[in-house]
Amino acid sequence: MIEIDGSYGEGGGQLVRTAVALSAVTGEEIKVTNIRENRPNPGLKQQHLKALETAAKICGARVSGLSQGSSELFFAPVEIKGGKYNIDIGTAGSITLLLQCIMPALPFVEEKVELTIRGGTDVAWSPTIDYLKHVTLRALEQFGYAGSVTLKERGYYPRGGGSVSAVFEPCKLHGFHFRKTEGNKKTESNPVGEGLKGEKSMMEEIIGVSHASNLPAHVPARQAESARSLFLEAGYDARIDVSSSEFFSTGSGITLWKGYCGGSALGKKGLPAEKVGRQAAEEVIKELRAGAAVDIHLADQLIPYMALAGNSSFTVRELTLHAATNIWVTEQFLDVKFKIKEKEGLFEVSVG
Ligand SMILES: Nc1ncnc2c1ncn2[C@@H]1O[C@H](COP(=O)(O)OP(=O)(O)OP(=O)(O)O)[C@@H](O)[C@H]1O
Repeated sequence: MIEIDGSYGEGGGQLVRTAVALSAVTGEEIKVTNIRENRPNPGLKQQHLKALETAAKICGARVSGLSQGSSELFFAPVEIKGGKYNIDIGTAGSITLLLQCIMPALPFVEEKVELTIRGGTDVAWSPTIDYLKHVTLRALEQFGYAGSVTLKERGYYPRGGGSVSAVFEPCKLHGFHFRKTEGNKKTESNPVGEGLKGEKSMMEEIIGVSHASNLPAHVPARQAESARSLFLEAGYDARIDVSSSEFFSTGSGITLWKGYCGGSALGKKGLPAEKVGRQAAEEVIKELRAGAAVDIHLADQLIPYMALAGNSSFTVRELTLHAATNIWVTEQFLDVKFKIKEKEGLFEVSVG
């Protein structure tokens, strides 16, 4: 049995999710102690419980400690089973974080896994559904990972009620080295902002989605417009879709991405739509200017997959505590050692 100190490093929900996912992959029983000890509201919360319950269901695992506020979890997987699963997280618990808890195990299932999940699609402190689809899953494809998500309805805080279907196929992972992609930044020698090879490629455009539900149509339009004008000022072209809907919950948000660098922001009562758009655009510009291959969030998310795939690396502008913690947890399960090198103002993270 592997014992994991849940208060290590960042000591958040992600540490528990990665430990459970890698327990499912390796078949090792785990005990996680001191869960979220340093958080203001320690122990397991509703959204963590739903993710862990789902992992337990897919692995036919024996579990104990699955209750609100629990600081200790025991998880003993039996076998990862494919098939169809219907999950209702309730309220606006993050759908993407639930998936984070099971996705590393899904390449190793014998049959495909199909999930229908209800919950939050665009909620704070988690990847938005568009980020998962267009940044995380596109990056994982490079390892040979086979997964797709389809958004049916957005779910915003606090009512949630969003709906997503996700399909994961068994697959064999292989290593990949993420390197900086040159962009469509307009420069003197490249006045139309073309890609390096002189072609405008989808990969190199800043793309985005600005959305709202039960709010006036000018809200997502203004979010998109302010992001677009900030990009223009910074010398980048952007194509941002605008959508206005009437879903179960009310809210707005925007997700922008280019290659493996993304940024997002959510609307809030009293927060002008222009600020929302600018906030997301600023995040992307910061990442692009740093010249790293992946953004700081994708960096922590890639860690378990890199260890499973082997022979992989990326560069990132900052190594967050989330990333360092994920490296530590991953090394507890797999016979790998990550290397971190500082190079030209960036961090290069690699695994053999
Ligand atoms: N804006 C964002 N874009 C993309 N990914 C994000 C964003 N914000 C957070 N994430 C990702 O969401 C995950 C959050 O992990 P974290 O441990 O904080 O989760 P948590 O369950 O909310 O835990 P806790 O409640 O203990 O903080 C990380 O993988 C992080 O990279």
